[in-house]
Amino acid sequence: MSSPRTVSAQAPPNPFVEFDRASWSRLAASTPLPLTDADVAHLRGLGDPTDLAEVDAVYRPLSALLQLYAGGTGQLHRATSTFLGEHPTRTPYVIGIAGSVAVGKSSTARLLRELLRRWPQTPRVDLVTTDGFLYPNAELRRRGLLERKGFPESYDRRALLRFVADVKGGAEEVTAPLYDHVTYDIVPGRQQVVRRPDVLILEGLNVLAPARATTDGTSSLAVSDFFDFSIYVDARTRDIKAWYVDRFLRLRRTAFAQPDSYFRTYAGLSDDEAVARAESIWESINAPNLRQNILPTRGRARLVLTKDADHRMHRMRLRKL
Ligand SMILES: Nc1ncnc2c1ncn2[C@@H]1O[C@H](COP(=O)(O)OP(=O)(O)O)[C@@H](O)[C@H]1O
Ligand SMILES: CC(C)(COP(=O)(O)O)[C@@H](O)C(=O)NCCC(=O)O
Repeated sequence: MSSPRTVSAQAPPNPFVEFDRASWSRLAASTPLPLTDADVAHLRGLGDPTDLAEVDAVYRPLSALLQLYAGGTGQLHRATSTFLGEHPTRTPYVIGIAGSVAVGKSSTARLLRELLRRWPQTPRVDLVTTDGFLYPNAELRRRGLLERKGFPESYDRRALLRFVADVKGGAEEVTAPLYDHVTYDIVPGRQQVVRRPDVLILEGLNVLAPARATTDGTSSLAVSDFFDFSIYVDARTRDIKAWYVDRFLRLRRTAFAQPDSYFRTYAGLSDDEAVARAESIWESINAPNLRQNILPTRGRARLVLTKDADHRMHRMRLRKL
């Protein structure tokens, strides 16, 4: 008889399969890449050196995988409708993109949107960022949360959950509030309208946050319960901090210099003063949020993309279990 081995003595199964850049890139060698250098230059974020080689190596396989998954999810949805005796209706395929402030979520989201739009099965792709669901500054001030912008409690989580549930539920028209990075506040009276797209990409720091416990001990739904796929954009914290500081320095000459900028007093800072200011915002707000709230959600993503110090993605971990 073999000696009994308790389950708890074994290492937990690793649900991820891991690829380096070269092996990931080979997975979709025959998939076309419908973007040009000019498209990529137009889509990349401030200080982000993403080029066509990066898109070819990383995003081409990813868009091929997503097409397969979206097709499979559509079939599953139709099977469920048949089982329930209902007329099948199309619902958007929802992709969540999570990661730290300044890690480059927006570039990833914009590149994916353009790639997916160029596939015949998913021509209508909408991109929504969760910053629109931050409470306005006046409300954050009232709640004592102005220094905690980006922490889970700085968002109207109920409104965000309702938004995603409505989109996934196939509602004809759903609206999201809009945030402006220049004024550093919600734009009063302006909204983004989502009308049953083929794909919705929802990008934000906390999109993989688990459901909150309710007062009676049960747990409510989480935004990620409505995701069909999710991506966590990862990098070393010290690299992300360097990108944050670098972006802050660049913004002095552009966004901060605008007359309506919340940060206009920063436009006149010397390099040393600007570095000190950026480091202080990073250490007091963005680093604790990354450590306490964002990094702990990494293992909940279906795909973790890890960047080098130069923004190149070098490791891909895909959930297979
Ligand atoms: N203070 C700011 N002023 C103007 N634009 C900003 C400011 N902070 C961030 N942005 C821009 O907002 C977008 C989202 O930034 P962020 O939330 O840090 O996510 P990420 O860098 O991961 O995409 C980026 O395109 C960034 O360049
Ligand atoms: C607006 C943000 C909270 C990001 O929001 P998201 O779209 O990820 O929900 C972030 O970019 C931010 O402004 N953080 C506050 C600290 C700072 O100024 O860097």
